[in-house]
Amino acid sequence: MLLARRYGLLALVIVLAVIAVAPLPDFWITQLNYIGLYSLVCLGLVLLTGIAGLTSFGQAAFVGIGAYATAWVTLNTGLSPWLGLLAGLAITGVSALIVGGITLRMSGHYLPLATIAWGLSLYYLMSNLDALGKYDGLLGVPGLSLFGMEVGQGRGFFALTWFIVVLAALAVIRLLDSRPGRAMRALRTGTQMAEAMGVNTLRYKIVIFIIAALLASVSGWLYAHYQHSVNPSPFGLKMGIEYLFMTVVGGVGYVWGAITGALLTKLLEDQLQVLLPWLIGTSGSYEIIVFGMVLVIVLKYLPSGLWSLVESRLPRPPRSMDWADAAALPERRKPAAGELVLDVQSIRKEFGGLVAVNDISFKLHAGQILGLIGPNGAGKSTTFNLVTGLLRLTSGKVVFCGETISGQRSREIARRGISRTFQHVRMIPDMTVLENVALGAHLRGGKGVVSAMTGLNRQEERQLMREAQRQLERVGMGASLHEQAGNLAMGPQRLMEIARALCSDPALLLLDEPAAGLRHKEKQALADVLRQLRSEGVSILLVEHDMDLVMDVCDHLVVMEFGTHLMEGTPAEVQQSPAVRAAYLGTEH
Ligand SMILES: Nc1ncnc2c1ncn2[C@@H]1O[C@H](COP(=O)(O)OP(=O)(O)OP(=O)(O)O)[C@@H](O)[C@H]1O
Repeated sequence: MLLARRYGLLALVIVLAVIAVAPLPDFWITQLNYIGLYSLVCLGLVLLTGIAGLTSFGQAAFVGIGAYATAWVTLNTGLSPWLGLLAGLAITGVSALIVGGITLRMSGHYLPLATIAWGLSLYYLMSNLDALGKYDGLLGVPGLSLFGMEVGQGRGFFALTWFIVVLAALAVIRLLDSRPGRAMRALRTGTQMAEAMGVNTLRYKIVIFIIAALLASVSGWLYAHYQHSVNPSPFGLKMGIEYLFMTVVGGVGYVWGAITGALLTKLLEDQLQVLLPWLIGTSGSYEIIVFGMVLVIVLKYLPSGLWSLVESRLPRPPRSMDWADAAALPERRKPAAGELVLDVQSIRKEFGGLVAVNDISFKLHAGQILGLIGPNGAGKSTTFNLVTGLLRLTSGKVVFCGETISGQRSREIARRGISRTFQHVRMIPDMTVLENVALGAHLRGGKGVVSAMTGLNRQEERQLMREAQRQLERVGMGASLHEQAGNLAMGPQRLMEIARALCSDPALLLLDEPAAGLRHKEKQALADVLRQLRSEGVSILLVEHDMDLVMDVCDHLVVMEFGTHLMEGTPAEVQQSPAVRAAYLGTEH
């Protein structure tokens, strides 16, 4: 089974090479050519929908841009189709940048609606422009040739198309297993965690959108030269929905799901077009009805698509650990023990009429564990989120290492050296523990999408992995590097989050209820880790309900009640305070 995963791609290439020379009827070569064209669009949808969680019904419009651009260029200027490809990619890239820049800020159902709107607009634009031949389109588009060889038809086109599909699939696989890829995979879980790790989530959404559009555009370029003509009908909303259908049925979260979906949909469509009229006794587009039912059944019983069946049966080989001799990542200068790290000055947060945080002030010094405690609803998490930039202050000021950080975005605050964990663990469940933790080092790397796709990021990847391993060992999780994060128990999940936060080399670590949901033994392990981190000079702000843990590890406590500062002092002082006891017991004081 391991062999199947390792050599699966090689097997696919061999199968494709055999098909290219085998005496297969032309009908099948034509079918496979279309499957290749669809696969390219679906591959983009895997990135867009499966990885980033952005649903698009508008991909067919980008196929249209690629097709019309090359048709217009080759017919009107007589230039080579390869220049037509460049023109198509340029126009697609610019339009995706504009459309994506506007629509990707939307969330929920607004984004899919926006993709329908732009799909329709581009379709009607193609259908109404005189220069593009209106509904008749453009005829007489030349075939493709490469180094003097005709590759515009049959097996030549098959070889070219599938060469591009395999290359694109490889590039996407490499991308997903890289610094930018991890950032992209974090998008599906929402933007808060990724932003807290320093990821510019909007930028990555736009980049993914452009990549998906470019893949669709290449498909359109191939299509125009294969068909020798273009007209608007294959680029409308119906086809946009079909591309999404293929990808979801194949497995929208998997690169090979794109090809599986395109293959099965095309084959099923052909078979049904023959079978259904024979069964029903009358002709019509009945296959659409069957497709609808298939989609509902797949969504109900196999929501991750058909490829997930294969995926669950193939064990993932552990990543080969080739980073032992990689150079250590540079570290930031940390404040010396006792230096003022965090100065919270009269911060206030109002939610409508409710004052959740009422002019709270406190200071945290380097090498200290400061506990922020108080009964439920006291305003601890809100204070935490004000410091990390997740919430905007109503008034007040937060100064970190001498610089005012209030008003900044959470990724800018992360860049300055504050890292955090979340009250409810935020992780990418289908990535390994090591990969999840490597996301924490996002800001310590710089390689982007092109380096990742072309494999020019090896050196940096080795450094990031080495750092992730080091931080996992630091919190006692060195034995779980290759485990899937989603399979971890709550205790290790929380330690993994701490390792991810440490991976950013923070000057201040903020932990939001790290003991919530932990068993006794796991709490002890957590306390050991926190004490060890303090002994290494790490400064920590801890929001926690578990009084045993708080009293055990904190140097200083700030107690809140109803958004106000009730008292502060050492754990012993706080324990003896009647006011604190009354606040927890809910009596007057
Ligand atoms: N986004 C929000 N909109 C409106 N009210 C909010 C919001 N977030 C928090 N609150 C309110 O602010 C108050 C403080 O909440 P917060 O979550 O900060 O308390 P907490 O001390 O962290 O409580 P817990 O220990 O239960 O997590 C509560 O009354 C809560 O209902």
